[in-house]
Amino acid sequence: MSTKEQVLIFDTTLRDGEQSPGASLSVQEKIEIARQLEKLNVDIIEAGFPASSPLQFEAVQRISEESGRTVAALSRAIERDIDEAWKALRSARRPRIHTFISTSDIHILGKFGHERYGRTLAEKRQTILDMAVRAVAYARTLCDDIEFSAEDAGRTDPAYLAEITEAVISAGAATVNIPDTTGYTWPSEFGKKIAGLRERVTNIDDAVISVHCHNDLGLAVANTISAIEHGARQAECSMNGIGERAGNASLEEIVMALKVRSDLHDYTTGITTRELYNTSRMVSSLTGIIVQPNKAIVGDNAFSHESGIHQDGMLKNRQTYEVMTPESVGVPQTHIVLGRHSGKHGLQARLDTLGYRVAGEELETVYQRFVDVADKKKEVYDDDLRVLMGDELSKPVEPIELDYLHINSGTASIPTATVRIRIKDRTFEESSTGDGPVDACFRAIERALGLEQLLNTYSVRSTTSGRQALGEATVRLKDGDKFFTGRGVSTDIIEASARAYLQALSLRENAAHHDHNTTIDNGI
Ligand SMILES: CC(=O)SCCNC(=O)CCNC(=O)[C@H](O)C(C)(C)COP(=O)(O)OP(=O)(O)OC[C@H]1O[C@@H](n2cnc3c(N)ncnc32)[C@H](O)[C@@H]1OP(=O)(O)O
Ligand SMILES: CC(C)C(=O)C(=O)O
Repeated sequence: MSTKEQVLIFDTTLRDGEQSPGASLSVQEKIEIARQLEKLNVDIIEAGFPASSPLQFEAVQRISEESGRTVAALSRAIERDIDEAWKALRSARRPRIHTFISTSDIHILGKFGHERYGRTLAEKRQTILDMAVRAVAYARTLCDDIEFSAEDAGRTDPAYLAEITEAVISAGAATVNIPDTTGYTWPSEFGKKIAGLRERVTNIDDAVISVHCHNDLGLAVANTISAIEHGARQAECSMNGIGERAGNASLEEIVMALKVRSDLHDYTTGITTRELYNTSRMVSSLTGIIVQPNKAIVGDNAFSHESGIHQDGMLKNRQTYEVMTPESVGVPQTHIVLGRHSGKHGLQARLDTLGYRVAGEELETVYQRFVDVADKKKEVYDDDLRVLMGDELSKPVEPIELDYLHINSGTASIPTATVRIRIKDRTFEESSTGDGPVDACFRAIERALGLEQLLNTYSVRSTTSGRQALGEATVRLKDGDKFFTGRGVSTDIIEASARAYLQALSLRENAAHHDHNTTIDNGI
């Protein structure tokens, strides 16, 4: 049996997360996410702020009706909001009213400037404290589980924060939330704040200490972890870290930081970590907020390795560059990204899985072609490799190679091509105009090699996806009753066309040289 202490995960994706600009969700979308949060096994789902709109009300009501979790609803420290929250929550198996009010002087003076809150700061502080206590006591008459949040606690005077915390616990709050609303604190400072409350608040053991950290300085997760180390036992967070401004502490990061470094502490969460990736994707697609590729745990690159040295290490032992397995968070597999930083080990391993066994000199040759492609493309996909291998396998023995190609083309100029062609150690250079850049290029090749026009058919297609896709050109030459088909591949379709033409010419030369007939129409 685990002796570790449970840290409750309070998910606020549907409330604070939805406060992200542009993230509005429909009722049905909120219900979908709530279902996924159940699978993830969060302890508390904050479903919304019922007093803020009929949609929010309905979403909280519908989630309350079907969820087996604790469902929380937010309300200001006023009876009307609390009533709305309760009406929306009342069918929940485990309802929680979450009421809040600001406690920092900046907020008190800035937001409650009206004289009805008092004339001096001291009077206003007292009014706020009274409102907090009244709100908690009132909510407690409706619901057994009350959470109180001291908004902007991160910037609140510690003595006043302790006073209000003690008062709301006495009034019936079972959870006291200490938000770093503006993401202002440092981890050591925030940890001390929590420790300070445990020292000053005499009834602190009657409530769970919660924290709710924002990410304005990128410290939300660090602050949450520090607070847990100093006594917090509920972490408020959101999937993908979405929320007001720079967002909330990210659920997946808190959970995995605790799990991966369990050697450092005695806390645990109930989260089914294999559901993290699915949940992240669902939240991203329904809110329309994309997950940055380098986002920890759930970003596209979180388990991707591009550089040769890393790929080599990973192929030998995954632990060299991964502190957790992708499977543990529901990511299907580690992704070895083939690109300009990849080395031969990574390329060889991928070719192997695609069914191409290459080694030694052949690997060197393929690797050089791969590097050429990788220099032009951000990522070399499996399809690119298949095309490249096909290109390599049908390479003639004595190739006529493209050394240099320059194209001048545009809406207001006559297409002109200059080519330099290498055959063994001889080079041939020529220029030509044409009806289009491909025509100019083919004419320049014919001039350089002193050939008549042999072109029978020509086609070009994209073989992989995206703007940097590889283009594959196919050129068929007719020489008497023989056909020679060449293929060329490049991110530049003119270059692909030139390569295809030269390959077809090479095959023709080879055939003439060795009297081989194998290159006669191969049916491509
Ligand atoms: C840190 C947080 O994330 S807090 C939660 C933020 N979430 C939201 O704001 C949800 C969406 N909000 C809304 O739909 C609306 O703002 C409503 C329905 C809540 C209120 O709308 P309105 O009545 O038009 O008020 P408005 O939003 O303009 O101003 C807020 C009022 O609430 C007061 N107020 C703010 N927080 C609290 C609080 N915790 N307790 C009591 N009163 C509060 C403000 O002082 C202001 O009152 P005033 O009109 O007397 O100056
Ligand atoms: C209402 C509270 C918990 C909040 O969202 C904040 O302070 O950021």
